[in-house]
Amino acid sequence: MSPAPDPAAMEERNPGAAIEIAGLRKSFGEKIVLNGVNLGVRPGESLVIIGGSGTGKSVLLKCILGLLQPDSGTIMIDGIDMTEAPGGDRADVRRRTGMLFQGGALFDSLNVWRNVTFALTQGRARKGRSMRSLAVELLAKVGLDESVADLRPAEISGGMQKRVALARAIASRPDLVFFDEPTTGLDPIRANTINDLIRGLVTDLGCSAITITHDMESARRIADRVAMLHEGRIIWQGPVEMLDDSGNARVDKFINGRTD
Ligand SMILES: Nc1ncnc2c1ncn2[C@@H]1O[C@H](COP(=O)(O)OP(=O)(O)OP(=O)(O)O)[C@@H](O)[C@H]1O
Repeated sequence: MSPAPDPAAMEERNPGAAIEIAGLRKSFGEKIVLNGVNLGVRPGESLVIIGGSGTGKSVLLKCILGLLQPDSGTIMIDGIDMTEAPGGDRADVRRRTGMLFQGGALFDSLNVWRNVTFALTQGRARKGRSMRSLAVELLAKVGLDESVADLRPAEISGGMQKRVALARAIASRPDLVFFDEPTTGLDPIRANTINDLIRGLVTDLGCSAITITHDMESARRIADRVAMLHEGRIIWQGPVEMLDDSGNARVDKFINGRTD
């Protein structure tokens, strides 16, 4: 069950972005990776995309983020087709998105608080004091104390680095957040802390979220809805409560960890 939303945070909830992907195709040479993906995310919904290694989850995410150009199909975010929109419109949508990359990807040379506010300052050292207080507020949201603010990423643990990356992903109060394998490299206890934090933040902020993972525990804790990508298509999607009752043999096999 989702954690109850924090009433104070509810007042500041975002409307959340709506995403509609239709007929998305992407090949590399002869290799067809996405073969007509249809997928939607409602405002404020948390969608988790599962699928085996190499099935194209990252390629799909990169297409949505505009880092890869699909061969055909449409990706509508709040009514703007990201595959065709002018650069300015796409940049506007991107400004409203947050991203947690696999591995965290913090800047080693910047201390924790500058990492958290990096996107807001574009790396420039302006409004130092107010930015630091904002960073401290964001660190508190992910359960980190002010004492880590002036440390370098190398001086804190892997789990703490993930939390810092999470604070950075929500710094611009995004309408839409992407999480790429958020629990990779964490032990089960730390992984569950991150999963619960993600679920709580998405609920409190009211943003829409897309997470890709092959960690089923993570999927179950984060998702409102789950979609499974297999051989270039979404072969099943439904509410997370239906996952064990999907009626789809491939989904059953995947969630039970069978490779036969
Ligand atoms: N830039 C590229 N050029 C050529 N092939 C690519 C490129 N990017 C991805 N691929 C291929 O697309 C396929 C899907 O890769 P992708 O990284 O999306 O898989 P994935 O589902 O995210 O896997 P994993 O769970 O292991 O991260 C792979 O066969 C990969 O080799």
